[in-house]
Amino acid sequence: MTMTVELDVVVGEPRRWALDPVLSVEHVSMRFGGLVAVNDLTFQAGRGDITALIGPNGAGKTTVFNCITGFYKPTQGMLNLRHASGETFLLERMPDHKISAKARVARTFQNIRLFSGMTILENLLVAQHNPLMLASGMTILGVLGLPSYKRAEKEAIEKAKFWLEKTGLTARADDPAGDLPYGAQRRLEIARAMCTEPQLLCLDEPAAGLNPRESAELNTLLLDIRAMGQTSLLLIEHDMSVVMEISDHVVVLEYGVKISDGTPDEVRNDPRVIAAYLGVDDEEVAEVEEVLDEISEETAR
Ligand SMILES: Nc1ncnc2c1ncn2[C@@H]1O[C@H](COP(=O)(O)OP(=O)(O)OP(=O)(O)O)[C@@H](O)[C@H]1O
Repeated sequence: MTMTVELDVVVGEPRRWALDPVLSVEHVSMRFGGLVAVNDLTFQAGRGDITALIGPNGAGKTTVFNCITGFYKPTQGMLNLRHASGETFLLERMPDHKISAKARVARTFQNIRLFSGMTILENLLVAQHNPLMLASGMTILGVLGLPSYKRAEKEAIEKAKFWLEKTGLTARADDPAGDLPYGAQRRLEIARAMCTEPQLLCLDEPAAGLNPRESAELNTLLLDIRAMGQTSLLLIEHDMSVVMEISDHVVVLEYGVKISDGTPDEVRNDPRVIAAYLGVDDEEVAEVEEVLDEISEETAR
């Protein structure tokens, strides 16, 4: 099996994220009838990196996520997920439940999907259903008496407590998830995904609808997850301040085709990216330009 390794255009050496990719997307295409939503897409997400997938509306970003998480089977191409242990998984050949349980890919959605009637703690415990059921031996007697179940239950509670702390939700642990403000619900979704100890966490527009304070809290949480070193992050995001502030690597799509791929600095100066964004609404262009100006000023200082 040959892999495409991206080279630095200037020095001709492999890009940093190509040296140890957690995810290699190889020539992936996704067609819906006559519409090519993703066209021959190749990129790598580096282990331990925050990789952002950006592009105007309809560029194919969610379709890529759906291919990675098994919701769609790509029409063509390969999606290779490699654990830190070296174990590899061809995601395009796996059903979605195995992609989450075995390949350990977790995901959050554009629209929050919590169990809103359950408490915050319960949401975090339900996420750990798989290891708990295994420890029970899949029997009611196991649930009632097996020491392995008691141990797994204790670990699940410890893990939930850890993520409650990290997301600032400890004081609300017993409240229904649906009672949380929007930004806190977004953090809870991430906490729930992290309770499954993913190798790759895919976040679909995590900053959508957040106010500036909530957006800053989200950045801190995502940088914290990266610093822990166990989980690599892949995010779709329209909020350019989030993308530019926390990403190590940015991949840009337009009409299903990759038009740029590099560090935030490289991508923001790429004329193809600027042109693609000039094709979208004024508000977003102004936002891109504002962020570019801010970063240029900071660099000049
Ligand atoms: N199940 C589907 N059937 C038909 N067309 C689809 C399907 N899913 C996506 N598409 C089309 O594929 C293209 C890419 O859509 P996608 O949702 O992946 O874009 P996106 O970059 O995530 O957009 P946005 O930023 O608006 O969420 C669009 O033209 C969309 O209408």
